[in-house]
Amino acid sequence: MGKILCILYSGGEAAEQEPRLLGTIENQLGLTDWLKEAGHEFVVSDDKEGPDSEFQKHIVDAEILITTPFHPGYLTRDLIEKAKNLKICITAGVGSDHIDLNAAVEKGIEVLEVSGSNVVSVAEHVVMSILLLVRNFVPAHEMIERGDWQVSQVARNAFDLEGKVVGTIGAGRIGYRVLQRLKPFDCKELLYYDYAALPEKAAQEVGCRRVADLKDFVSQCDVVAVNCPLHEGTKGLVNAELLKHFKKGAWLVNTARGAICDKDAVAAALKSGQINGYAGDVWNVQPAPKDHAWRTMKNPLGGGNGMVPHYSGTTLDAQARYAAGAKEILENYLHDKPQNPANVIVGKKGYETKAYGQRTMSLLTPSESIAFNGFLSAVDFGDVLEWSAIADNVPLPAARGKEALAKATKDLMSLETNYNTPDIDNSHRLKSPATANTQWPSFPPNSEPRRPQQQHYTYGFGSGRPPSRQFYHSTPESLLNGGSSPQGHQQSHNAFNKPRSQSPSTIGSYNPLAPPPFAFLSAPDNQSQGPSRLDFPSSITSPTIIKRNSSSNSKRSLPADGDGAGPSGVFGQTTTAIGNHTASPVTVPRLQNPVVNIYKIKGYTCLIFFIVHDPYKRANHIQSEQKRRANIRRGYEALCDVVPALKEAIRQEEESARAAEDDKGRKRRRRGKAASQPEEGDKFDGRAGPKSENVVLQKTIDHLHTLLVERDSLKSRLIRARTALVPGHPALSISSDHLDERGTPLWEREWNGGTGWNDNDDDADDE
Ligand SMILES: NC(=O)C1=CN([C@@H]2O[C@H](COP(=O)(O)OP(=O)(O)OC[C@H]3O[C@@H](n4cnc5c(N)ncnc54)[C@H](O)[C@@H]3O)[C@@H](O)[C@H]2O)C=CC1
Repeated sequence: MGKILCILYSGGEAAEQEPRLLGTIENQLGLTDWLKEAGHEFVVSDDKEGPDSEFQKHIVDAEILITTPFHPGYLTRDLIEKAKNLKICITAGVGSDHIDLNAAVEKGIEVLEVSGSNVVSVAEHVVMSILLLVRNFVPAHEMIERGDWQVSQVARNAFDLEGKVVGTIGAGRIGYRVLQRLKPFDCKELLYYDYAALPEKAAQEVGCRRVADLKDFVSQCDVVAVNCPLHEGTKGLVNAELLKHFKKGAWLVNTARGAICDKDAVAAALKSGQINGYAGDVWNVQPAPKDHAWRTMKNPLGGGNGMVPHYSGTTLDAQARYAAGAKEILENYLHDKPQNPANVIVGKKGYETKAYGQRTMSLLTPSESIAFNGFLSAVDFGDVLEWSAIADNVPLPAARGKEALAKATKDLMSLETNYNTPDIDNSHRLKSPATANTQWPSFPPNSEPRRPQQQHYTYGFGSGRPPSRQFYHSTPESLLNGGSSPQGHQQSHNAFNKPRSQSPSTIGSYNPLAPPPFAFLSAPDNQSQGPSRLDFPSSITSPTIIKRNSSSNSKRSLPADGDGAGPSGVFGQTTTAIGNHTASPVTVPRLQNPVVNIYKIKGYTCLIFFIVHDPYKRANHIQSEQKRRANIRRGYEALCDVVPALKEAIRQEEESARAAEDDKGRKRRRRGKAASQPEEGDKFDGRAGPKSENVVLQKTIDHLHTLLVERDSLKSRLIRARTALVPGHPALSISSDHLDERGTPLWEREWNGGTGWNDNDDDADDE
């Protein structure tokens, strides 16, 4: 029977007196009798550092390793290489970052932890730490121990938690429980930053809001709690740069892992007062050296330190749970029974959790990874190549990469407002599927196109007559897009010629959402008359704004609910909503505060008056929303350029959304309703969505570029390394499986954007 090696901390006298201290070498997780009876060799030790330690001595032939995050036996890649018999690592507790997980994946070593066993214990500790920092508890207690009594000394830096913004980085089991426990404190807002969104219901229950950008997130928080695992993506996450974005005087609590926060940057930020406090129980090295800066660091008022040894997740209650959980995992392993999936970090085929980093997108295809890894392991590179540089290149089926991209896109777009203009943003939906993929997507795919409530506008300066030909009606957007592009032109044209009273079925043919600014085209000097609409230059790409004059009244406010045809502060009188422009009365606006943009277009000076009254304000707002959405579309365009697979995945989503929509339309018609009739409660809403969307997009694009650059650099380093080998070196022989049809090694091919070089090849690897 294989050897079981168990690394725990020494409990000393306390463990002898308290048998419930199960996570100690004295009480051995309560496993000793059971394992010995079954005839297993069970080695328990706290001696874990250095090549002569019990840990390093026994790991070479151990089959099972049991460790605890409270006294971590660091299982590095080197040790994994030496551990030829190792099959499974069990973490008695939560957090397996002390194991090189990527190396474990490569070697097919399973890693399991007792998920959930101490999450309540930690969540309670987090809330306590937040309170003790915000209320300045530690200096107050120290004052009492010293025999002093000077209330003002501690009250000067004591606050209430009520009314503060608290956020968690990571909203998993612990992070969510922290939010739950904070709810009764009536914080101003509860926020979270996590690449996995909480289920809507869970978020609603605690009333928390997700912030997609980390800097944006920390800049909104009075208190930041770190509750994500340590992995390549979180190591040093809270560093000097991020700390600059914290609110001055914010509090930071970290019970996740010490290395997520940069030791020196935190100490400096506390010293300078950039943060007012730091509390936690986790350290970048454990046990922490006596001179570790976090032991004694203070804010400028001599407080703000809530550090304790790593014990938040090892209360006696927690120890009972993780000891029982470790035994269960061991039992399952020994009796070949299935494991609880929630406990599996690395399974037989690789990562089974996303909590330790999003690894679904691989830089290399599976066959490339195999070839690459095979090559690297056959060559002693020394420091020519660092493994950490390819840490993300975990072989995973290409198909999962595509799904992940499509999902990521949907997630991004789920930040969208639920507003779509029927004839602009959904224009591609009106086209045939064959042409649909030339348009950029508007997710969420299942959202219905929104029909606006009927809008009423006045056209012309109150004459009630159709504008003369000197007045060219267009939206600024259509001007920017070329003015006479088929769509823009059509809209403008229709806007003039359609009767104002639009039946729902004709709403889509003009754009009531883009209110007409009034544009006056002056003739160029050599022309006596301005151009007619038909003469309007057709090849304008982007007008030059030569002067912009906007008054304070042009400030956009949120549109009120309802149709917006109410009294206008700018007009001073009620503008009557009109059903037919030739017959209805129109109030002449007092143009004391118009917004005037002057464009120079192909030699014509074009004055565009934006007249701001309620419907216009509302429509103005909608225009800004349209621009925002256009930006998003441009972002997607760029993103899809980099990742063709994403474009394809989105196209498929769009198609099925369109099919679902058609189906819905048919059903509605069968029920006797007009197809374009708005659904009950399908209210028009032009409010702008989160500003962070573009930032997220940009970051995604940047990230992809970085990945590609990294891949190229790896490739060239690999090629260089290969040329350094003597001919005939085993690492130079490449199995024919790893050559493409032209005989090129798979890793030397151009990246194809995740679409799969050769489906058959990748599929075979995916099996
Ligand atoms: N101090 C202590 O005694 C203990 C500390 N811990 C630490 O707390 C961590 C979290 O534990 P659980 O909540 O149970 O884990 P979990 O797996 O339930 O949740 C982790 C969450 O962090 C998120 N996450 C991962 N990387 C992220 C990133 N780069 N940015 C934002 N979010 C990210 C994941 O998506 C997930 O929602 C553990 O990994 C461990 O390091 C856990 C137990 C005890």
